[in-house]
Amino acid sequence: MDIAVKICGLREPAHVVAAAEAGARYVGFVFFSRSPRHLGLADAAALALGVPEGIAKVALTVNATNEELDAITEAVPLDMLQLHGSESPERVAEVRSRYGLPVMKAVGVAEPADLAALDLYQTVADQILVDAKPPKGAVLPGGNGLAFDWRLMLGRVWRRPWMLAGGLTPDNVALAIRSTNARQVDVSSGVETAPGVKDEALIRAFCKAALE
Ligand SMILES: O=C(O)c1ccccc1NCC(=O)[C@H](O)[C@H](O)COP(=O)(O)O
Repeated sequence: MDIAVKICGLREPAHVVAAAEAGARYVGFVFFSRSPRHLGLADAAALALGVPEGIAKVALTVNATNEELDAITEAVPLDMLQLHGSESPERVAEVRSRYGLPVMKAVGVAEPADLAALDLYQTVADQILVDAKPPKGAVLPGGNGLAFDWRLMLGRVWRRPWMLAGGLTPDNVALAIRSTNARQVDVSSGVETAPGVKDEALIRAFCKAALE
């Protein structure tokens, strides 16, 4: 089975190397100042330069303004924008057209009613990231290491490529793939030893579990 892995929230060159060697197809950089994974523009640009050809560099933003997105896209060589806030479908379409980059819209899922948003965003985004809905009052709208009930995904038909996220780890990713039929998986907390602290061995173990 051809599975694509995204490792999100990378901050160190060694972790980019580990992700690339282990077979990841996407690496994510977080631009959200309240996150322990936040990267400044200069650090992100330097990190992006070390990403091997063929691995997509994804910028994760949360309700970013045009000025913020202008600064990010001008400073950092990117292949995709991940919108992880409450961006409307119209805003997703606007960002896609303004920057000429594929856009992945994150949608938080906790219950069946949340799935309607997936259908809506499929009409405007290039990809959908199906993530766990953050708990009430959470500081971060994603990257909380929480899983949702994968049974909600059963029988769903998708018009766009989609990626499964939320609480994935080296121990559960194979089961998650089997349970949801996902062809793409995204992880952040599950390859960390503390919030924002990635671990090479966990990155390699996650990719191995997802890809074998
Ligand atoms: O990672 C963050 O700090 C973050 C901040 C703001 C919005 C989203 C954020 N992360 C999202 C992700 O890293 C992933 O796309 C995904 O949600 C997986 O997260 P996790 O459950 O930690 O594996």
